[in-house]
Amino acid sequence: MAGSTFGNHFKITTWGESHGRGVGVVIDGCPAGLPLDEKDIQKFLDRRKPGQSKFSTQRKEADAVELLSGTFEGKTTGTPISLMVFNKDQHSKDYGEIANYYRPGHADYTFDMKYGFRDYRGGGRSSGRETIGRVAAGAIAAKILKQLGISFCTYTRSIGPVSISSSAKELLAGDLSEITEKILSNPLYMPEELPCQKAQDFLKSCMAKKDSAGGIIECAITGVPAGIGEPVFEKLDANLAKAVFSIGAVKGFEIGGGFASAASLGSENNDSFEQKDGKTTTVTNHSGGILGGISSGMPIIFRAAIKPTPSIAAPQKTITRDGENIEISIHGRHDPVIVPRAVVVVESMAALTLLDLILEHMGSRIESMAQFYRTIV
Ligand SMILES: Cc1cc2nc3c(=O)[nH]c(=O)nc-3n(C[C@H](O)[C@H](O)[C@H](O)COP(=O)(O)O)c2cc1C
Ligand SMILES: C=C(O[C@@H]1CC(C(=O)O)=C[C@@H](OP(=O)(O)O)[C@H]1O)C(=O)O
Repeated sequence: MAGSTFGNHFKITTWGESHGRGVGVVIDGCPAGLPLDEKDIQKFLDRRKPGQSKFSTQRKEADAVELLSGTFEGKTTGTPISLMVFNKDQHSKDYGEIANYYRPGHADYTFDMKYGFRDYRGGGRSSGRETIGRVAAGAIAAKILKQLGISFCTYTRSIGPVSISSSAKELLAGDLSEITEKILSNPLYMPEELPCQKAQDFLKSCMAKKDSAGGIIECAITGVPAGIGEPVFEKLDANLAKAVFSIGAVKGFEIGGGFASAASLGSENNDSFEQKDGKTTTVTNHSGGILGGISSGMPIIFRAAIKPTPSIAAPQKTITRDGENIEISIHGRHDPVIVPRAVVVVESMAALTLLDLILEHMGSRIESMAQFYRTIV
């Protein structure tokens, strides 16, 4: 199976299946000298792990990470870092029937058409569990970016019809550590209390009908200087879109004004430049912090639309592998909503994308290359 590797400089390869022995990631290209232990990675994995609330899959997994290589005396060595999590609570029996039919909305049919043979247990390689490797690697990327002064604020913007009212700009105007605390203090990772309560009521009503819900995740990145991203095939926005779209269940990606900008006028949509306190900024940020594929120095703000979980217990029509029309009700422990657990997955993919392009950027000017070279010779 090709296509399990992401990134050019900070390169990750995820591996493993939902009901196999385990899942993990190999990271090649992490600079030496970064203090790193399992706790740094576990903090991120705990935001993704199953069973966090009644609004997540009830599969009981601690998702305890094991750091197998790439560090010595608590620091990275510059060699490949290998991280793994053993699967502990597979109920493969739940997938006995699924082996013979195609779940609407999941990857069963397309995987079968492509390979003709698949590990159907728990969605196999197409499981949300594959994202463990991304989050483990994302924790390391985010730690490096934090040292460079780059921070992430990622949260649930909406669940079904229930949305928070503040814009990303309004949220960023507050105290970032207070907002982060608020986001982490509720099961939906929403930054506002009232919509969070309403969304929980909405989810309860979906669950009572054996149905599922979707929603929108928003990510705001601050502290990124102007100049990151390449002008043509390695644009920062294009790479973010690919990174986020590679997560299962993502059905839309928007940056800045996004789809709404199509209905606005140039005079409304352009972000006027302004010199303020000796710094170049823009009055508005409809571009979402990226122009021509290159960061502008303004906050990078993007959104991902997540579809409702495909595996639902409500009756649905489908076909068997032999082409017989049947009606099904899917059993097993599925997420009634994917959004809250995917928040840290989106943040991780953004961190990986940004770090990869920062490493690329380091070779873009002869003066800075020469300056760096003089420090090592
Ligand atoms: C964190 C996470 C958890 C997920 N949980 C479930 C789940 O419990 N049940 C399910 O059917 N799909 C779940 N999915 C979605 C499927 O993995 C996804 O819909 C499937 O791979 C098909 O891909 P597509 O939706 O991108 O077409 C999850 C995805 C993610 C990222
Ligand atoms: C276990 C996780 O989520 C799983 C993602 C998933 C899917 O089809 O994507 C289906 C379910 O798998 P299973 O039926 O094996 O429990 C979820 O529980 C996880 O993300 O760690």
